[in-house]
Amino acid sequence: MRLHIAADHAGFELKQHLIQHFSDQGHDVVDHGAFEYDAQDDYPPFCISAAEAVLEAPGDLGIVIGGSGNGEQLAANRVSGIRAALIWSEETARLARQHNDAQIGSIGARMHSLEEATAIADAFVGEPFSGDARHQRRIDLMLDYEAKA
Ligand SMILES: O=C(CO)[C@H](O)[C@H](O)COP(=O)(O)O
Repeated sequence: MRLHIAADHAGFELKQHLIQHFSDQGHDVVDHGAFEYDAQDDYPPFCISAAEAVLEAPGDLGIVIGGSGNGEQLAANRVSGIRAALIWSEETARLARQHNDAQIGSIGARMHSLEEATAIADAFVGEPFSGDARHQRRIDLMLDYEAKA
């Protein structure tokens, strides 16, 4: 699978770890920055770049990372058609895929150990959308709204 990953300074260490982790698993990992640690950098451009790339390639997934994951989720969700979910446990990561068909998971690197965050990312990437009609219906309602906007 192709994975798009982005982080600001707060998520930089986790991003570098996950790039290696997912590459070792055979995934094609695309790094959308930050490309070096800069304590003053800003997360929106990195997250929007990852979200645009995911939108262009249905089937790809993305992971955006910051300190809390909140702003990173918000930034990715600015891209129309993207469903980015804050994933803060293995269960919420699985549900984001099963129920919401979220193409992007957002992780707060300051909220978890490296091991916990890796398990959350693994749970997200490894889970398919259930395809259940009730979940698709709810997603379609959001897509309808976006199409009208
Ligand atoms: O989580 C984030 C946004 O939701 C950012 O990573 C966080 O706000 C960065 O904080 P600081 O500039 O104080 O290191």
